[in-house]
Amino acid sequence: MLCRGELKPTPADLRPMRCRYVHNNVPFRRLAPLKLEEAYLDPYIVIYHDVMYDNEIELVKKMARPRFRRATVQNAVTGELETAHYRISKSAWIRTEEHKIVENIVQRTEDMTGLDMSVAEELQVVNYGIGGHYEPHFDFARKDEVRAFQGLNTGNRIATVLFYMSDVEQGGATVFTNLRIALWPKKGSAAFWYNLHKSGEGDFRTRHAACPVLTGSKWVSNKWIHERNQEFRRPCGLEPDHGEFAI
Ligand SMILES: O=C(O)CCC(=O)C(=O)O
Ligand SMILES: [Fe+2]
Repeated sequence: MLCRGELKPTPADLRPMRCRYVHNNVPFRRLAPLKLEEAYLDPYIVIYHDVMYDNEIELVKKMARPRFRRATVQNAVTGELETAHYRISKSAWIRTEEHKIVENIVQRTEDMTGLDMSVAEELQVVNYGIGGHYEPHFDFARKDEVRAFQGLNTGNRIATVLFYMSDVEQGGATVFTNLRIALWPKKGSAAFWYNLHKSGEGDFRTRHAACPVLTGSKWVSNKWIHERNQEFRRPCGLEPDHGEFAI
């Protein structure tokens, strides 16, 4: 139902949502503000519009194409990366230093989130063909996944920025299954949410999925930001937070 677009938010759901220009206290963004649209308030999920430009998208796609491999997931028990029937797509990683344009995208992601990008993972580019999808999951590691992100030593994935690098003719929404909302891909926009509460606990309300692509092809890229270095940007709290936003 969510994937089909049949569960529309009611006027009462939409009533408190706002769109606004934001600068997030970044001096440059006072001149070039970002377009923010609220998609959900608690947990806070926003869409930024027009934050990846067509020339950037073309370049990122060009860099990703020759590197594409069948996307993998991390086995919760062994920590090994493996293919799974519940994630059908191709993915590739692009390092920030590889191109000035990628550096610009990462700087913009910092402006959008107010978070330190030195502990973010590289840009993960993903392409879903017809039938491509990703079943409901969390982006953060659960307590029992002891080996997750071990090599990185930067803590858990505090936040996700998901860039939409194409429109999708039919299907392909990102759906939050507990919140019962669907985000429809729009080329150049990006979704941003925190995966963890301020206490560092995983926010289980952020469970989400990529619906199957029915017609066309879907391109996204993920920027996953980690916990380390964020203590002044998003201070910790003892309690799980509710609907507060750091920026
Ligand atoms: O492609 C999407 O809409 C969501 C992708 C996703 O959740 C992921 O790659 O972790
Ligand atoms: Fe995800």
